[in-house]
Amino acid sequence: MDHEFKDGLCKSSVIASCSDEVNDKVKERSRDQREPLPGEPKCVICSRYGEYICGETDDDICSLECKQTLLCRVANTQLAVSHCPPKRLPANDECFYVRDTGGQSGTSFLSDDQTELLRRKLDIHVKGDLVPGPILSFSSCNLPQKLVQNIEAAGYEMPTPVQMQAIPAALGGKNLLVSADTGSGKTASFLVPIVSCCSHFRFEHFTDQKKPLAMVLTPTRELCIQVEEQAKLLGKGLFFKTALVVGGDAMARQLFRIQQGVELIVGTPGRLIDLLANHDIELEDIRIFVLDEVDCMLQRGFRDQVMQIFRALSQPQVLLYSATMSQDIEKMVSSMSKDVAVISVGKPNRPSKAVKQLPIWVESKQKKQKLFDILMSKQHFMPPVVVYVASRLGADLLSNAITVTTGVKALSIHGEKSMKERRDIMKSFLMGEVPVIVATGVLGRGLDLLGVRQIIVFDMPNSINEYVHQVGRASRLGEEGTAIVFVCRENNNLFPELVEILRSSGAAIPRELVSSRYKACPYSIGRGQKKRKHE
Ligand SMILES: Nc1ncnc2c1ncn2[C@@H]1O[C@H](COP(=O)(O)OP(=O)(O)OP(=O)(O)O)[C@@H](O)[C@H]1O
Repeated sequence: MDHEFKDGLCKSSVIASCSDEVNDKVKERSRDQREPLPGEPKCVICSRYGEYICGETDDDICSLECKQTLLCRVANTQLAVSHCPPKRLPANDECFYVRDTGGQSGTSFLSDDQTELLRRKLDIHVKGDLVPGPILSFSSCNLPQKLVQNIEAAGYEMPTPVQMQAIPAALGGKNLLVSADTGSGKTASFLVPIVSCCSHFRFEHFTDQKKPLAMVLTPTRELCIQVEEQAKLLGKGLFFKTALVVGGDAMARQLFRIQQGVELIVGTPGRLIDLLANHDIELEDIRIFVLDEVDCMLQRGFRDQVMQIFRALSQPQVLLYSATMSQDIEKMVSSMSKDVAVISVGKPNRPSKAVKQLPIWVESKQKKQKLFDILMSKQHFMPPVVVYVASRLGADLLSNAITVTTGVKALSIHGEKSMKERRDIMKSFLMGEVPVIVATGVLGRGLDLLGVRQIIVFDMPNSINEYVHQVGRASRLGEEGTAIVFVCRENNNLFPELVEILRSSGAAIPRELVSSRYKACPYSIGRGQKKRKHE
């Protein structure tokens, strides 16, 4: 007979040898457990040595932590499937999801066929087991009442398709890899579950010592600021505080804020590593870990830092997001978690259909003049406009040249400017005081540039995925926008992918792009395509 422990765990019979101490302290954390030897049981949650059997489910489990995760998942599945009223779950398992049966919220329980139909209609694709069906309203998944009010106050009447599918899946404890168009509402689809989970947890486990419960990493300071602002709006009036951890702001202040007790940390990997290396920050309670722009975050440059941070955490739920996915991303993600459900809305790696792409063939030397012509044309200039260039120096020079030559006020924004300068410039741009911003890739991803409906790609970026993100800045939630794109022979290594994208969007294709004269040799890197270091 297996030995009973007081925590509802039994020593696994496979390994309960006579020499085992019955009173061994049960392992608290998954990270305290060793890897299994061949033939030994594996934990159903984290695949470490399954030293114990969960009393409630009979599954092999490595620690109390994974037992709680297991019970949370089982409870979520049962609740979602049987639509029972919410039950008290074991301590620590507050991140649960209950799909309501209609009535109050006006939504109805969907059969499998209805779920399939709805997913097909909304172009939602799901890979993975036990992913709950889409929700039709924010009020149908047992969110705190105050959070539902905050969502309404933000003007979100209906969830967008990615929110319909990703919110219930994340609330159900699933690890997710999510892709959906630029501007389709991905940010709220991870923030709503975070706010809900954190505030439930704090409500149930009131303590003075508040260690962070969730972490969101993004590649740029601007994006972190935006995500944190949105998180604050959604968490207003709840047990929910945030800390922003980005370069350029005083570290002492960021540290102080975390020490005061926060639920969510939003940061860039570099600054977070600095903070962790020099200060004692307790991350063991982090239960949700989000990588926004995951394809960028797992590329060389960020990957080691991201993985270093991830390893400091204790088996959190992972939520990974982007509008673009690279081929090896699923493989890389599997090194973070074995059990990841994949959700995609529409086709990944395609620019938002709402943005009209206007590619123009312009030789390098004529690009400046062409830009000035556009900015001086009443017909073609639709401020506010973001112009994307390849380098910091290029951004400074071009913004000066625009102001001097056209009389249109332009400022540059890039990674070399201080945080304060970047904030001030963004503010005057968004307030309408500056109609043109010349930016490097720091403004290319994730930013919600309210009011921007025109972007000009002056220098094609290094990869087609970055192009998709830049073009995406011209539209939010399907509103129409325009992307004027300068292409020249130096970009010829991108021509095949660009032509495919333009063709699938129904855009006109300059004949030079398909001419054999400008065909790229497979390994050539055009002059304008040198690896950029200085964004
Ligand atoms: N349900 C909703 N109803 C109305 N507006 C929404 C809803 N969800 C999000 N929004 C708004 O839509 C805009 C785009 O959302 P968001 O920035 O999250 O897009 P995204 O998918 O993350 O884009 P990107 O890939 O460019 O980062 C934001 O202004 C956001 O406030």
